[in-house]
Amino acid sequence: MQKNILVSQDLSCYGQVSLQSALPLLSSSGANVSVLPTALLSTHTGGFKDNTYLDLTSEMAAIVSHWQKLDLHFDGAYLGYLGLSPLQYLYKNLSTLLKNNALVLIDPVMGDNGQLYSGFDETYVTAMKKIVSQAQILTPNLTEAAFLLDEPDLITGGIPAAKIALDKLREQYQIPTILITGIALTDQQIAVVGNNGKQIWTEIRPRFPTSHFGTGDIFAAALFTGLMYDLSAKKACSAAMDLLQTAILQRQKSTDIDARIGLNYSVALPDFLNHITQGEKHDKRQ
Ligand SMILES: Nc1ncnc2c1ncn2[C@@H]1O[C@H](COP(=O)(O)OP(=O)(O)O)[C@@H](O)[C@H]1O
Ligand SMILES: Cc1ncc(COP(=O)(O)O)c(C=O)c1O
Repeated sequence: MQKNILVSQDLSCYGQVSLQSALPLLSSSGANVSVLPTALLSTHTGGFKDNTYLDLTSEMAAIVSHWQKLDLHFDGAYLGYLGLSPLQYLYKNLSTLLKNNALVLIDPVMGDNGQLYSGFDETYVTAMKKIVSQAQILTPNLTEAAFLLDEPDLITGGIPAAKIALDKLREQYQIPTILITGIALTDQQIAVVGNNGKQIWTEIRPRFPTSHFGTGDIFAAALFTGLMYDLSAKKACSAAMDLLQTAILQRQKSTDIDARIGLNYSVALPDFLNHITQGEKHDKRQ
């Protein structure tokens, strides 16, 4: 049956991150996707300077109030970049939009490389700490994990630090499944470390020597798509990492593109959709 899913994050009009990259990916999987935009920006906040920013919290409340009259409820929700007052709004109201047993994925987008993104501060981290307990799946990078735990030393600790962070996050926030993304290893590899119940697993891929805006958004959207097809978190993670490998490889071939633009994953989409639908058949046979 077609899944009814909700995506709540910003719309950055230029630069291909957040809703711009999540929406085509999720819709191409065949789900019925609804969006609750948190903010409207001229560009993402990472390098264009002087971006506009329109907070949409009051419009979110109006949209949700209409949806409540329509008695709309979702099978799954994916929350990405939010902003402070949309985050506070969702903290209070997200549960009213969900069916029983709905799958909630929260990507606690707030920083990278040891720093919070422009516009975020300690107040934002505190608010994020409150909402993450509503997730069944959390996808921080190591910086975000360290901020959620108030443990800055974890940021540079690689896989051992990620494993410690996984255990602590699970215990502190009672989140069943956590995937820590983008862990750079010394030998030109990149890893995601995740857990299934108490077992910890690692997925490793070659690491390209470039970094790109919105990789976390694509990863979370692809992971969520795989989960909506009933893949295990590890298999959905593997499919998401493969999608990013192909998209980054494609970008390496096009040297004339502004580096601030997020990735175009269209070339990787057919394989990704094949992978997750075949994986679904396989998982269901097991
Ligand atoms: N340079 C890279 N080479 C290969 N894969 C990458 C690279 N950068 C990101 N990825 C892939 O994208 C995923 C998400 O990237 P990450 O940097 O953790 O996101 P963000 O910091 O934007 O939340 C990584 O786990 C990895 O699979
Ligand atoms: C407004 C906005 N949304 C989304 C993102 C994407 O974050 P990530 O690279 O963690 O996926 C950014 C990053 O700069 C951003 O500024």
